[in-house]
Amino acid sequence: MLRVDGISRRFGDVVALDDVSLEIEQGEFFALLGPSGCGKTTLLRIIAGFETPDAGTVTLDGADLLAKQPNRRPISLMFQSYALFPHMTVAKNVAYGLERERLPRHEVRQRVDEVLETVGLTAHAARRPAQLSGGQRQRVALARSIVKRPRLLLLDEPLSALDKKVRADMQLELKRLQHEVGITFVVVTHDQEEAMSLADRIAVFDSGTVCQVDRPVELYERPRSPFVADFVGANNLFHGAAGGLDALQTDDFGPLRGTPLTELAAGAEALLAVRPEKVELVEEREPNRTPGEPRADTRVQGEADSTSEHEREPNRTPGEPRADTRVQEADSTSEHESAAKGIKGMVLDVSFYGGVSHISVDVPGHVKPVLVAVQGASGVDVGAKVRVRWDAQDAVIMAAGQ
Ligand SMILES: Nc1ncnc2c1ncn2[C@@H]1O[C@H](COP(=O)(O)OP(=O)(O)OP(=O)(O)O)[C@@H](O)[C@H]1O
Repeated sequence: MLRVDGISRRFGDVVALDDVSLEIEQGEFFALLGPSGCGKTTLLRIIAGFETPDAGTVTLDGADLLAKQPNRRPISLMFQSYALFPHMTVAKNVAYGLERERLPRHEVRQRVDEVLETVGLTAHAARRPAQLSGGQRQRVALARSIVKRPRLLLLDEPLSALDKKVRADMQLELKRLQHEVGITFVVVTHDQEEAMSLADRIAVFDSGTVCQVDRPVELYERPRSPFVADFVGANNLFHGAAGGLDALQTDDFGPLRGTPLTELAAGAEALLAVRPEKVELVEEREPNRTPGEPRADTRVQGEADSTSEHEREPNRTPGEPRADTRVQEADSTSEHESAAKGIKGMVLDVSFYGGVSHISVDVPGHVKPVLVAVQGASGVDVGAKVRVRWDAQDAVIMAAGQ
């Protein structure tokens, strides 16, 4: 097991890592995910031995790694710009590290043959890097990293130089390879889709700290902080106050349904996050209105009931219980209904991506349009009056400002 414990590193005023602790299991495919500058490369370099931390320890199966020189660590590091020797053949490039260790010739040849087969490059062994595609060069770099049989392979943005299609192929390839060789892989990436498709577990970094460590599905479905909810995949975020009916109380839309991740004090500042694919889009039918005629209800907003509730009690903060229980009973039913009916809005844009369509819905009172994802093509038109709604179990409510 790789254990990172209390690692901190500053560069002048910049705190690149602030008391970071992680445990990575033997044979695990682990991703360090975060926006540019959050400290993930610095951590990778500390593990590899190219950077020294100000505080903390790093151990591999209980043995201290920090005391060892980089070349004495059972670790390979594959950089973003995997420099291959241009004048050497693929086989020579892969053999280079083993030859430097002065391994017997026959062993070098056997191991190179094995590893070239693993990465599917046996037929290209005699070519030079310039005669290979980007994806193939990537495989050579991988072969070079694993031929030395490290216990740990560190990969810094390994696929970022590849185009989208090759990248998708290589993601599959990397996963298969990791499974086959059984080496612990730690990959650094800022691409959340890549991290989710590759890794068994992901650590999400923000400004030098680890926000959440989880398996991809948990990270996606149960983000524990607003940062993770926003960074990992698209999310619709609503601000308000915790309280009542497993809902977020909002000024603009009344109660919005969701599932609190932790117990939140009524009235506490909170955030609701709902994924685009969990949002249902319902077209509003206006059978009695001829086109161009003004609507009876011009208040294109949240529910009428919840708005009137705010009008009635202007001094009540959202989530605070009402004085009149009779009103409360009546209102809680209407809150139930209004939350179930959803929010009114207007379709701003419909984008078709092949397998899915993304529909942006302008919701008065909400700064960002609500994003809805549907399978295949969508029949809804730009300008259509719609409602957006979701089930309580499909939205999470978390404390704001974490
Ligand atoms: N040698 C250095 N000297 C000064 N500042 C540094 C040094 N290395 C890193 N930093 C700073 O530390 C912070 C973390 O950098 P790091 O490279 O670890 O981030 P990152 O998450 O890997 O970003 P990216 O995805 O852009 O590579 C950044 O603010 C960076 O500018």
